[in-house]
Amino acid sequence: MSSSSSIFDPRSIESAKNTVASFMKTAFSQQNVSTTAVICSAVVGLFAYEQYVYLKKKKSLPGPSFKIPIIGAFMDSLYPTFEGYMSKWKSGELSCVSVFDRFVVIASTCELSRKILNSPAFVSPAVVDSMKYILCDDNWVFLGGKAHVDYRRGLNVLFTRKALGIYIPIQEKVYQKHFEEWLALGGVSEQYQLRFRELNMEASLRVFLGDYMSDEVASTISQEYFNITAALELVNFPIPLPGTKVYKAIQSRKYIVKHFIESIKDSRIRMATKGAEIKSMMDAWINSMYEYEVECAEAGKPAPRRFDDREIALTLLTFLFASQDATSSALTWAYQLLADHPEVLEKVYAEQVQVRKGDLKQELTLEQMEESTYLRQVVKEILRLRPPVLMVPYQTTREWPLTPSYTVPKGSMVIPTTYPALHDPTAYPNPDAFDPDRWGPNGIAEKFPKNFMVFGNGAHHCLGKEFAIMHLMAVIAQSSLQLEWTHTRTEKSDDISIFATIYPQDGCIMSFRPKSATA
Ligand code: HEM
Repeated sequence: MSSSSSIFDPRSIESAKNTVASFMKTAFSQQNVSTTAVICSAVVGLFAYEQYVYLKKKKSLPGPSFKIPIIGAFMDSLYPTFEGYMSKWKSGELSCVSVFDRFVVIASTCELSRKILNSPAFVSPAVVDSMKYILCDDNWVFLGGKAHVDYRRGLNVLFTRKALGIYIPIQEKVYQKHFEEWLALGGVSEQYQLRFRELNMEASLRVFLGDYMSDEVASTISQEYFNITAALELVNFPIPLPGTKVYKAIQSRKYIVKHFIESIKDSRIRMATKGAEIKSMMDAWINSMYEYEVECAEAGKPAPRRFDDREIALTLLTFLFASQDATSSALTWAYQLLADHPEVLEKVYAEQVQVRKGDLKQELTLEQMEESTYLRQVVKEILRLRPPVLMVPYQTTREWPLTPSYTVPKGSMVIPTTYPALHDPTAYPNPDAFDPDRWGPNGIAEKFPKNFMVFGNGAHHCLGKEFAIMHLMAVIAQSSLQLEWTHTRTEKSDDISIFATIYPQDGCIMSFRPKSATA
């Protein structure tokens, strides 16, 4: 993609217009005009008109000076590279590209990215057609304005401190199971990226839905979910024909939602018993609905809205959708960075021994995590250095003068980026270094909260932020106490590959052993 800002030339628009006019004139001026000539002229005319529209929207923004007819930069979006993204961000505070009929404006600075995330009067989260097919178009995430705010408020109860405390033992059980599986491999070195993903998926499923589904179904869901991740491109083939990624993702969603609904029905039966133990996010949600209904009945208020099985299933699907890839990516980088920085891992371990007052057999608790200030710094630094979500697509609902020199056309995709703000040397000196101390009392990172856009900003900022941080802290804490791991560094270890989110290109080659008794 070109990064020059001098590409724009108003004469290009004029010449495109002239091309259309001249072709039409030529085609129709001949007496025995053949059908082929008319069709060819019409096609060329349409292509020229497409270029005209593109250049008119592009104006002086850096971006390709020519749009590949019809598909635009579709192939680039099919096989994105981190280097490609970087060159786009470096090309200017705003740059553009066009994919099919979507005109895309990319913001690379912290200021403009925050402006986009905080301007609901001009933008809403981009609803790519494929996402509507996959998540169902009546899903709450597609709500806007007050309806979105109200629905979201109802979900806050699932992420309170009390709720996080309920999830911790569920998580611990899943971690333990996976640690044992890794140790059973007897210290063999292999790619662990997918194993980290499996741990994460099972932790999510068990926290969100409890133990109602069998291990076999949970494992099939984990496999099926690959189809959904694969379809998470910014721009996808527009029609979900059989064989396309979106079609496969829809089939997987159907399987997942069917099993979610079965678990929800079981949870409703169990939670109808007064005093039933809450063992998952879904239990907590159903229980809070029951409690609220009783409260309203007792107060003589009208009965509150009841969320049906499908609504709950689709909401939990969005949690999986929003969390699975981002958290798996963060977990992979966490293991890699800690293996590559043993001095940091040593400090994490020492802190865990301290918060458990030397009793390493203690069960994991939320209080321990809250006391682990250094571990929290480590997690923030992992997320800063390797932000799982690089870009958050929004779309303009009307024409928007985003900067004094550029007005984004209505209906464009407009994309804030997180990476440049998270690697800004003013906020994070030596930004490519892994340095958790920058978040401590001797560092300056906490003085720049606006730069920490890992979880977005504004009305749609990440609902699961605290849960995600707590989960990452808990996995690292338990690993530091029970495991020793070695990272086989390759020339690709620090290179980033993109599969919805970011991963080390070599798949993270590791081996695990039990923590030695002398540690
Ligand atoms: C490291 C892990 C995670 C990262 C980096 C992350 C990042 C993000 C980002 C960048 C957004 C878009 C924010 C915006 O538009 O301003 C978002 C939205 C969201 N996230 Fe997360 N997320 C993570 C984990 C989770 C988890 C674990 C959950 C749920 C359990 C979750 C639930 C959501 C939801 C529901 C939204 C949409 C909120 C809305 O539209 O109102 N995320 N996340």
